[in-house]
Amino acid sequence: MKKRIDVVGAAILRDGKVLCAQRGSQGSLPGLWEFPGGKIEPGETAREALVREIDEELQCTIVVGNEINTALHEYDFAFISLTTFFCELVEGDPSLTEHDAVVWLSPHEIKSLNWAPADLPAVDAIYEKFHS
Ligand SMILES: Nc1nc2c([nH]c(=O)n2[C@H]2C[C@H](O)[C@@H](COP(=O)(O)OP(=O)(O)OP(=O)(O)O)O2)c(=O)[nH]1
Repeated sequence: MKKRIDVVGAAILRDGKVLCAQRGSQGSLPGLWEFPGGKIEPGETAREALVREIDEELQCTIVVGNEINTALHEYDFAFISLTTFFCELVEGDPSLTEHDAVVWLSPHEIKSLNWAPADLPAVDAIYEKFHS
């Protein structure tokens, strides 16, 4: 049976913009855009996992705010359950360690990127929340 992977993603807001990150050209979903984050490890809450992942990947500290949604998506390699949260930066500027690029986009621009399929419900929710 296909494995199920629980993943968390951070929609980091700063000055009205959302941080979007491009996956590297190696590994799964190459070159697609995502919310930085990763797999929840045993014994961690979703929020703890997100703080850890952002510290590791972007080398900055966040506070995790409201949950946006959880979306279940079937890829050819696994079922991904992706839970996204609004977050704010407390310290540091995002560094590129695993991603090929990061961009700050306003919510009305974010649909222009080529997102990982599991992210589309969260992208829509962010777009709708800030769309007037
Ligand atoms: N971090 C993150 N992962 C996402 C998002 N959307 C989405 O489909 N994923 C997928 C990609 C990965 O298969 C998995 C997250 O694992 P990970 O962040 O540890 O990524 P990884 O590249 O190290 O994983 P992998 O190559 O071992 O599959 O969830 C997202 O917005 N953020």
